[in-house]
Amino acid sequence: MSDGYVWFEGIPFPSMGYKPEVLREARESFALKDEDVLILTYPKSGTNWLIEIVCLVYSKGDPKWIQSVPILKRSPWVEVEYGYNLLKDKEGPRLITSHLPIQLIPKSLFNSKAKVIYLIRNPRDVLTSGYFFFGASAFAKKPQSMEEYFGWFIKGNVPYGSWFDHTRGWMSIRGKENFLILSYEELKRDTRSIVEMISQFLGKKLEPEELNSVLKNSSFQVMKENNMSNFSLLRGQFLDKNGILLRKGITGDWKNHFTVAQAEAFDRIFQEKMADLPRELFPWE
Ligand SMILES: Nc1ncnc2c1ncn2[C@@H]1O[C@H](COP(=O)(O)O)[C@@H](OP(=O)(O)O)[C@H]1O
Ligand SMILES: CCc1ccc(OS(=O)(=O)O)cc1
Repeated sequence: MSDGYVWFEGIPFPSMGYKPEVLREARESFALKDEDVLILTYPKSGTNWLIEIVCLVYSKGDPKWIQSVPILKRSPWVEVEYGYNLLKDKEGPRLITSHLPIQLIPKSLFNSKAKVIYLIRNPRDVLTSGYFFFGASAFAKKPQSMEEYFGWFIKGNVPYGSWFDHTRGWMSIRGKENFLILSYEELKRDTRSIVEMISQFLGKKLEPEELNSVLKNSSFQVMKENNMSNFSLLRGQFLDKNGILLRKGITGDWKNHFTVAQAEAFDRIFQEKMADLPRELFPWE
């Protein structure tokens, strides 16, 4: 289909960097190891923030790694051709990123003890973040207006498909021992406690000064200025010159962009699609 997406198993993927044969091979043949860590999100949920934190936890707060190696190499996306090729022959414990829905994740995950960190975000802010990001990127179809993107998002006609289906899929395995669920909202509200929770989950105890360094070096402002982490290396090919990853970094920005009618429609749809899941899984207003 030439509608700006690469389609695989009914899910639209960005048109650059993705191939059905890589997506198939990743699902069927990619072998997760018990010592791997998988960072799992729906796009625009704070993926790169979580990667930065995990990298800094692994380096005990030392910023040398995050300042010298591009984020896409530190924790490659398993479903992207570039990331898949980096990961498949890599020795030792790997940091792996994915936005895949549960039905497309490498099957080996379910027979491994790999640790999974799943980060969710208020879908209204995910939508808003995606509107600005995809509007200035060559990854996927560019929306002409918020109204247009709102319609696409509700229908799941955006990169990686429906937020509602994606979230329901991953939430179905909540409670598994190697599966940590976090939210962008809690991470913003109490970054220190959540980073401590992450380091404990990964079995990497941090000294107080190491923790302080993780917090400082993964802060919005420091990440925004770090060319290894801010996607500036993607400008020209994947991102327009005004394309920006670290845009506002706040919760509730959707209130500045949704009309009253959109906010009400979103509430109705959220209710319809997610009401049977426990409310505490979604810790936003
Ligand atoms: N250190 C940080 N602190 C807070 N938010 C961050 C952050 N790094 C990235 N983000 C936010 O995460 C979103 C991008 O998500 P992803 O990494 O999944 O693509 C952007 O949201 P906004 O567009 O709302 O600002 C970006 O600003
Ligand atoms: C090429 C790495 C990459 C970057 C961003 C991606 O997803 S999205 O833009 O957040 O949908 C996917 C892969």
